[in-house]
Amino acid sequence: MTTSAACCDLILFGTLGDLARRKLLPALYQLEKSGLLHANARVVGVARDDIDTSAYREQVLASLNKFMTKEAVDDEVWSRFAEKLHYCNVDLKDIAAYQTIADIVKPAEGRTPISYLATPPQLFSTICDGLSSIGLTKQPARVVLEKPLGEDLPSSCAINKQVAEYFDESQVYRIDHYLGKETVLNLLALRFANSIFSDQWNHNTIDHIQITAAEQVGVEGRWSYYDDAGQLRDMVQNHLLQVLSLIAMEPPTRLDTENIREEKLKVLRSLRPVTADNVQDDTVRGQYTAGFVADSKVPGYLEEEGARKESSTETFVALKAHIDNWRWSGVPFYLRTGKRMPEKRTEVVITFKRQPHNIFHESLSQLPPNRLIIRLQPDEGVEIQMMNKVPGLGKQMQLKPTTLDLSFYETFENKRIADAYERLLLEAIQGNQYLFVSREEVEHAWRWIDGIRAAWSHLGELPKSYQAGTWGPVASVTLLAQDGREWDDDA
Ligand SMILES: NC(=O)C1=CN([C@@H]2O[C@H](COP(=O)(O)OP(=O)(O)OC[C@H]3O[C@@H](n4cnc5c(N)ncnc54)[C@H](OP(=O)(O)O)[C@@H]3O)[C@@H](O)[C@H]2O)C=CC1
Ligand SMILES: O=C1O[C@H](COP(=O)(O)O)[C@@H](O)[C@H](O)[C@H]1O
Repeated sequence: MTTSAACCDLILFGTLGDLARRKLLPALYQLEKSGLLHANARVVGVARDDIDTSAYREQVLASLNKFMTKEAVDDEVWSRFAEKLHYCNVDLKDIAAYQTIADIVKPAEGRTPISYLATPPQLFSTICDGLSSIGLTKQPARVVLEKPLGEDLPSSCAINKQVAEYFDESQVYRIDHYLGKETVLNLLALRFANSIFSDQWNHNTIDHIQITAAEQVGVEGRWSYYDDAGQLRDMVQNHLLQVLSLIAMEPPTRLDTENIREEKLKVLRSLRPVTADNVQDDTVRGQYTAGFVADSKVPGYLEEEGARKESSTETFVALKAHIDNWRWSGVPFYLRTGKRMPEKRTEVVITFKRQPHNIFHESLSQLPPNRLIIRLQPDEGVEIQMMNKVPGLGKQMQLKPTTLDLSFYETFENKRIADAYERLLLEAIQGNQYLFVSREEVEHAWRWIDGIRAAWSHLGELPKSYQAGTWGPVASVTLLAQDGREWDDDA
């Protein structure tokens, strides 16, 4: 999809913030290194600090040195990149101050203005107003919105409505960084480029699907943001539902924005609502207490820096989701995500139905099911678990579960796996919306999440405790055990 560089002025609002320094500026540097930024493209950083472009460049270099942990900054690449960096000191609430941006960004010069809003969402409407005052909302201008897009359906609709007063939907790029991950995109290749999978991808052959996004980190100094959000809104509403949509959607007619979005949306529309009737059976909430992660002692959620004494916010969620359509009838999707888990692991596990009859071994009443494991991070790859005959001459055939393991690092030697933000920035620069989330998708996802939150509130229970360094509360095991299944916890 991405071929040559397009010329743009990338206006980076919140350029001195954590996201910009840690992710966005290193990603732009990598694009420069790969020759994917147009020679005349510019990055116009906007923030409140009273500094000039030269001091800004020094700050960007310091951020690259700090956050690019896998490689050193290359002098030649840096000098090309530095030339592209410009700084505007603007208080975003002062509409007259936007003129400083207009003094640099002049669409008539042939660069597409792309405003990346890496600021708190409360500022989005004001920034759009400011951009409008200097003519930077008119086609072909684009706007990139960071998450969180609201905290529930009404607030999300309000943000989308405010932005829509200035930008047409075709100009809006809503980020979900999971859609920029190499392995998340590989889900499309795996499903639609391999008939052994595409022909079996339904309720006839699949028993159930698990999606796990386990993190070792806690709340990383963001207690107060996180306590307002919780794991359901921070991870499930966006990342897990996007992965679920890609796994469950019908084949799009073409690999383009309209068709992919349409198919993902149908999945979100088909999610069975969680209500007071099924919330107890189909969901589990947890909150971590002190424990050990990777051999280090870590505090409990309520002992983290900035924590209050009490909180009913969940740091772990496990859910049984049902997609009420023809393809997935009777196939549960188990979703699980949490902070302070034993390891960082994001994976999708497809468990196929068992063989109806075992002709091999009298003592083994049932053969284990085949499983397809798609490892999204950190050890990217695809694994197929299957039965094989153990070599030997014995009278009885002996079978053993074996694994066909395709590690991306080994298979695609020397191929650097680009960070999600590199891909997303590039796609936004090229004007490709297919890896960005539509307004309708965001709103349907919120509708489902709001239902779960309302049912939790009706239930009135506190999250169950789990010790940091474990796979969540025992109830998470029960969620599957009650269906005669278990989580894929093999390392
Ligand atoms: N950090 C992360 O990893 C992630 C962040 N996000 C989202 O991205 C957004 C930014 O996050 P993050 O970088 O962590 O936040 P920070 O608080 O670190 O940065 C916010 C930036 O916005 C600027 N800002 C705030 N108010 C104004 C104003 N009135 N005028 C000018 N600039 C202003 C701040 O400038 P100043 O320094 O002057 O205050 C700062 O540069 C948030 O919505 C967050 O939820 C999403 C995913 C991950
Ligand atoms: O959006 C978010 O994602 C991160 C997890 O991202 P990953 O790429 O490391 O899997 C999560 O830690 C954070 O709380 C959330 O806001």
